[in-house]
Amino acid sequence: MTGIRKVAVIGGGVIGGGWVARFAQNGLDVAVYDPDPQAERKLAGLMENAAHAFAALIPGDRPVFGKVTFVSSMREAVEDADLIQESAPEQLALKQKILAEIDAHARADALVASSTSGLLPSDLQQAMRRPERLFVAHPFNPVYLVPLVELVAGNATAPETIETAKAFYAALGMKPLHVRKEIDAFIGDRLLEALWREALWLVNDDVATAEEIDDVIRYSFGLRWAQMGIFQVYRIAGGEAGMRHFMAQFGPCLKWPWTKLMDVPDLTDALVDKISDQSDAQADGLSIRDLERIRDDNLVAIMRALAGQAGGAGWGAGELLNTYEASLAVTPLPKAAPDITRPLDLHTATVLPEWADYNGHMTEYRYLQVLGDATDALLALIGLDAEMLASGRSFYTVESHLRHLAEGKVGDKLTVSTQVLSSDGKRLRIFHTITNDTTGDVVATGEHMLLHVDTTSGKAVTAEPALGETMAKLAAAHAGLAVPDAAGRAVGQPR
Ligand SMILES: NC(=O)C1=CN([C@@H]2O[C@H](COP(=O)(O)OP(=O)(O)OC[C@H]3O[C@@H](n4cnc5c(N)ncnc54)[C@H](O)[C@@H]3O)[C@@H](O)[C@H]2O)C=CC1
Ligand SMILES: C[N+](C)(C)CC(=O)CC(=O)[O-]
Repeated sequence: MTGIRKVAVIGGGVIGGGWVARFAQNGLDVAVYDPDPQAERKLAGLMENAAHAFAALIPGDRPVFGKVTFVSSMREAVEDADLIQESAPEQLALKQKILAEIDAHARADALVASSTSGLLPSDLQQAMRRPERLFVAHPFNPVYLVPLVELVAGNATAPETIETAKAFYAALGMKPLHVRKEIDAFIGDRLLEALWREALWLVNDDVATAEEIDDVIRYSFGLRWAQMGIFQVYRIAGGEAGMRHFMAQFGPCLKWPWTKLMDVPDLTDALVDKISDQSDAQADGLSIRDLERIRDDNLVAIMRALAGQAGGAGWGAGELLNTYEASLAVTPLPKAAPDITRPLDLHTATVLPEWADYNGHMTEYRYLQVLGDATDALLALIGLDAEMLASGRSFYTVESHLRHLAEGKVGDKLTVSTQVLSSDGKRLRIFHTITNDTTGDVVATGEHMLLHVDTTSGKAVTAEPALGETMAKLAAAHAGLAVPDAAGRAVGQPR
């Protein structure tokens, strides 16, 4: 816990605005100062897109939005803040002036972060009376979705400043990376600039258009980089001999004239016009806000897909997303033993964006996933655990009848209610009803036959006495309940 509840953002443009969204969606109150009279209007547009993206990224419980207030002076913004995120234009003298003013008005214990893309924190903190609280927190656009934040200390930065910063940004769902050596442009922009320089040369030299270069990226290595970095990707590219072979084969090429290395093309009016015109043609009439939406929806889809990888544990940015989502989940109240005389509400789910199909609704196999998870919850209740599995006993589902009754829309919260129809110590016949929590509509039902099995022989067996008694007790408790109309129904076609 960092105790940071109130933040100030100085400069509410592309990056400052992104920070406002990231902070507010994590429940922090934000004061914003920006001298541009249009800043509040521009921020409103950005916040609308950010809210749309965050709802899709975190379909489950989200924190209550923090309060965002535009103020008319830097002093007003910072005097009450626990942390100040400076996001003003990338000019050293301007930033030094702003940081000195922040320093003069902020509380002595407040932390000060700069969003600079590449200026050195040792230079930024020169005019500050309390330079030990200044650090760089360099984000990536859009700040409200992309998780990495590079943390860089200057000569005068206190080590505990960086430690608090790490905890603070991690709690916002970000991946703080402490850049241990203070270098210009840090790590991300050093890499990006190398690529950007080459792209500028390729347009300058009429080798390719802006669109063709973007196609090279998005149809090839851009896809790889969302999930593995350059070293891991190239390790695999080395075949079974891995990185050593890769370096032996492609190492010499580094000395060939493949790249323009450090040269930068002159940004003449002609080159700027050429790139801007090509970029306009590529946008094909879409506004920046339209493009932001498309980019954000794609980023959410990628991160959610990565969250489902590695057997559900998630991979890369997806694993981070899972950790963040779990940290947001309301701590469940200690569960009372369920009332087994009624159908059992043992499983809930939220319809995730990646569950939707081309009709925009929960796709058919996700219904079965929800029902399967509810079956697992029932089996856990009656005693299927790691010990039973290790002893070679389990349950297999041998027959299912699923009825799709209503559309599950992204964000819908579902509850599964489970009724035991019968049990003979070997077989367990159950009936699930999935209900939409908001509308009360029954979304689907599932009837399933499960067999208790010896997993070594793969044969159905009678349950051990304790398990058999639990199954019988549950079946007896539900015997008095009305049997659902759909139970035992076959798939029919009215004539
Ligand atoms: N745009 C990007 O992709 C990224 C930018 N950054 C860094 O974030 C910082 C801000 O960049 P952007 O948001 O892109 O620029 P921007 O031009 O979109 O926003 C800068 C904002 O600062 C305001 N401003 C100007 N003078 C000010 C003052 N004296 N006090 C307070 N606010 C003032 C402007 O009105 C403007 O709204 C820079 O340091 C930049 O290097 C970091 C990561 C990515
Ligand atoms: C172009 N840029 C240097 C401002 C880029 C960044 O700093 C990071 C990003 O979001 O690409």
